[in-house]
Amino acid sequence: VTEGATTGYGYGVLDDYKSLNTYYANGTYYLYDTTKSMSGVIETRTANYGSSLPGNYSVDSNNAFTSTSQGADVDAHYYAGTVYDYYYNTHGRNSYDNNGATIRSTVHYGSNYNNAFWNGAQMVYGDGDGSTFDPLSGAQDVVAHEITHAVIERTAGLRYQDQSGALNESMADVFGYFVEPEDFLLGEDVYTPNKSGDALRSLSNPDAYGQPSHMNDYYYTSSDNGGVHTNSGIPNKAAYLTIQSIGKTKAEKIYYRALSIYLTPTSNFSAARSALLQATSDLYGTGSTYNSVASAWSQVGVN
Ligand SMILES: CC(C)[C@H](Cc1cn(Cc2ccc(C(=O)O)cc2)nn1)C(=O)N[C@@H](CCCCN)C(=O)O
Ligand SMILES: [Ca+2]
Ligand SMILES: [Zn+2]
Repeated sequence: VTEGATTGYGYGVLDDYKSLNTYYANGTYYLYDTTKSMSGVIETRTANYGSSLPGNYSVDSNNAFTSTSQGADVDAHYYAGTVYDYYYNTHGRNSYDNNGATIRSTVHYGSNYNNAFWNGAQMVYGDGDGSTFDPLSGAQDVVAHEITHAVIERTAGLRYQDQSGALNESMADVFGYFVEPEDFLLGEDVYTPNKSGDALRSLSNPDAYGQPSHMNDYYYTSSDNGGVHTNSGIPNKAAYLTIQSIGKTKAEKIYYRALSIYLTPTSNFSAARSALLQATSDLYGTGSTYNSVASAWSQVGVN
């Protein structure tokens, strides 16, 4: 009876077939991916509708994770793998700590819980109530958003308050786009399953979802850590304008360099503009690309 890495399969939240990197031991298959050679592992667990973390490993008796309730587990595991691959293949980063840290996710957290979050040590996904959200790991851009919070903690450490907090949120949304560049929406695959065409947030049109896209409309509030999920619309719009003018390939290199080298815990929007311009200068000089980045931030009222 051998134990070791195996390849299983399952159906995700949207009933889509996915091949899975699993692990076999003592008659049980685990959502435990040891194939990321440079990394520790990617492991997926279930809270079994409770709130104690990290919960038990997601397991299956025959390596076929095909039951409806396993969809959230399948997608959390698969998408964590794709996000690991994005950061390693595109930016040479080996997991969120750049040192092969285990990427741990727990699904089926709480009852009908309409949210997902990084708790400082792992990702946590609710199942949604089936009306506002489907199980939240079903969206690749959501998984990328949460893992990027972990990357931010290990790089710029943007303080989760006011402008640095809105930048934290924006970076998580922007890398959600870089990982899943099919649209400029966030969470569309799991938000309001009975309604198509909507999303949680939009990088191209923050205002469509109640977010400002210009400094003139900055939302001063004490809630949500100073409106971090609202004011992120301003840097999100700047990112959209940047991507539209210089393309994704250059933009993601500029954003990763700014995040990993120049941004600090107390960086505000103006400091972000400077960090991105410095990164642009490092990589592409001070020609048209540089002017495009400067213009994007001017258009959202940040100089
Ligand atoms: C990533 C994204 C899918 C997720 C979306 C989200 C979910 N919620 C709660 C929520 C719940 C219900 C509705 C509704 O329309 O009825 C809208 C929002 N607010 N934001 C989100 O943005 N979560 C926060 C969780 C932050 C927790 C505090 N640090 C984050 O990761 O930044
Ligand atoms: Ca999306
Ligand atoms: Zn967030």
